[in-house]
Amino acid sequence: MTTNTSDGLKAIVADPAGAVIGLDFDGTLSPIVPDPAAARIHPGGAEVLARLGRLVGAVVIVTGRPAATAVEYGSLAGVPGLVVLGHYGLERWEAGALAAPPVHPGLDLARTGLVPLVAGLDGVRIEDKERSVAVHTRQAADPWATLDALRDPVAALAAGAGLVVEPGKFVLELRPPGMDKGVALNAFLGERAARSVLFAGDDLGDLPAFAAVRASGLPGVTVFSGSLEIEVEADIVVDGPPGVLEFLTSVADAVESEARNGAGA
Ligand SMILES: O=P(O)(O)OC[C@H]1O[C@H](O[C@H]2O[C@H](CO)[C@@H](O)[C@H](O)[C@H]2O)[C@H](O)[C@@H](O)[C@@H]1O
Repeated sequence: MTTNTSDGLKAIVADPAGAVIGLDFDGTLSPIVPDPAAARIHPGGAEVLARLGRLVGAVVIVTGRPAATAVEYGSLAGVPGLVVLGHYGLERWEAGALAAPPVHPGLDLARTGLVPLVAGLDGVRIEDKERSVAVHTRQAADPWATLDALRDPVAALAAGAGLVVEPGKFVLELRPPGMDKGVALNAFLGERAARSVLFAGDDLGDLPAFAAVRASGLPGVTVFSGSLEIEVEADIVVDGPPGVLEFLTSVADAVESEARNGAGA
């Protein structure tokens, strides 16, 4: 079941207590940068999320990062009511506490198996996230060709380790199966008895969350944080993290304006 964009936005503005605002981190709140460890939220982002956190039912970040990394890189610890679902939903951070399953037993094999696969590949970086491991080609001389050359061997390594491959912007992640951003978002909507939903994302890993918005039957909005690297279908397209934050600010403005007008009516 689908609803149209304006139904989604109207529902969020008219009944903000029933709204869930879901957000990806890298490429959506945080600009893409060459070094994954140097990523930080766009200036003013934490303040926009704090404002929204006071206005809507819930703000939830659903990210491929470890949840604690997103909280740190986003300076998000003070956002009221914030929930961060890390590792595509395997981990949950809330009010400073982290809940996470045991590390998948295939991770050791993936970690050691990646080393010979990338040996001699200039500019290729391994990012060890404890519960998953990612290989990045953004800093290679030919990032696309290097990514393509790694696809089959990384897929074979993941299969042998009982893991799945999550492709993204110049990255292949080896991570545990059975969870994705759609499963995570859908469960969160049920937990909060959401009456409307918005999700903003920028990459392939966000597509299941977009699908979950559409399948939820709720008034919903999908927002694509646009870049030159990938095209994704969504209800609204904005220009990267600055565009996402501008859009979220306009949602917060509309919610506050409606509350004022309603109170005065
Ligand atoms: O679900 P997300 O919050 O979008 O996280 C997805 C992956 O994002 C990071 O990689 C991406 O951003 C990097 C920093 O800007 C960039 O260098 C890289 O090319 C992108 O793929 C992160 O490093 C991964 O661990 C996340 O899973």
